[in-house]
Amino acid sequence: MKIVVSGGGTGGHIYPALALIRTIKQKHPDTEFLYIGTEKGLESTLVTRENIPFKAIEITGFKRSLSAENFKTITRFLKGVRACKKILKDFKPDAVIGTGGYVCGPVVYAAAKLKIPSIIHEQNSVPGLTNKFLSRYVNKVAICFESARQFFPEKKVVLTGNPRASEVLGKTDTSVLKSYNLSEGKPTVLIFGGSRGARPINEAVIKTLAQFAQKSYQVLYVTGDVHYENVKKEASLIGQNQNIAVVPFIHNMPEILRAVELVVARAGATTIAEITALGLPSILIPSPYVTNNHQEKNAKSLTENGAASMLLEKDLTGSKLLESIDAILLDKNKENKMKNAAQKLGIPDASDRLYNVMRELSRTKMTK
Ligand SMILES: CC(=O)N[C@H]1[C@@H](OP(=O)(O)OP(=O)(O)OC[C@H]2O[C@@H](n3ccc(=O)[nH]c3=O)[C@H](O)[C@@H]2O)O[C@H](CO)[C@@H](O)[C@@H]1O
Repeated sequence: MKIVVSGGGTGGHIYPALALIRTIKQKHPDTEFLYIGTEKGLESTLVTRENIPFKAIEITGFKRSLSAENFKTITRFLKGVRACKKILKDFKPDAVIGTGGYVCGPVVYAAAKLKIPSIIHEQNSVPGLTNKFLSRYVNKVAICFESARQFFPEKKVVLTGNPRASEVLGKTDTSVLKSYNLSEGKPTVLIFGGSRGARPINEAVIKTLAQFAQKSYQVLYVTGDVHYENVKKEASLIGQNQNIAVVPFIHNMPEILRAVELVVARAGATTIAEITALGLPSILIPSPYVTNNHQEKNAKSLTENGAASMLLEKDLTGSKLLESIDAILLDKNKENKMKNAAQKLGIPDASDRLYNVMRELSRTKMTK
């Protein structure tokens, strides 16, 4: 079997693609993969470090408002479609799957035009422009939230969940915390701002560092690659703190998530799929800078069920953050309730569900 995968820009689109690739590899070790992304997106590093063949195309996203830039984007899109058609004709995949980000546009569109079975995977409760556009051409639309169904052609939609939910499951081993000089036996809160880090979260955490030193829990704090040097500088002014580890990025997130008690994060859809699969309590700080404020909607799907608490960025301060963490980690009863509520929302067999959609489709003759 030959599969083309495309998903780009940020970890939230790339990690589900990598998780699906791993599932297919386990079931069919002889499957050949080709990942199509851009050189600029995180995928160029995350995919190549997994030794998956990678081809880059040049493409930019559409702006929602009419602008001269959009005309250039259309030209680039058409050029991208031509480049993708050539790649697809050479590779001859049995199916093509796009997991989001604008790079999927020309890849999946070209596949549909060549009558290659195609799927898009939408992680969010509210889809982005690229997936809405592509849903007209693909065979199947895999979604993760029931509320996303309304945005797509009804008969194409399948609720699969996010394959990253299946990938994070496994045996808990708290000794992974030792590699960050944290103790094995202490409750741990993991703080990160999505796959690229978030300045407002960093600012709030920096203000809280001194207080974390006194706590009965410890903190694993991920700044995001681009923010690391700045945060390190500011943190060093505050001094050494045994109770907190500061790192730029975590590559073994599934192991880390299994070893912590609480997550403070943006409300990216893939992060949400991971924490619900594991039944992890969380404090979600949705990014207000995303299309249709979709992270707040993602977060609400948890808060409305008692699985998470939400802190809006406009209300975020160091003391609010500390208060919210204490309210959960210093109250076992509340922590357990949130755990159970989170677990109920998870879709742990998402990888198999998405794999089945792909398998059935690649056997089907195209009828369009
Ligand atoms: C600003 C923006 O547009 N964000 C979008 C992007 O977010 P973003 O890329 O931040 O996505 P998510 O929060 O959904 O996922 C982040 C992924 O990166 C992993 N991770 C994170 C930090 C780290 O150090 N190591 C690591 O492995 C997480 O475990 C997770 O698998 O895609 C999501 C999924 O479509 C959307 O819901 C978000 O709104």
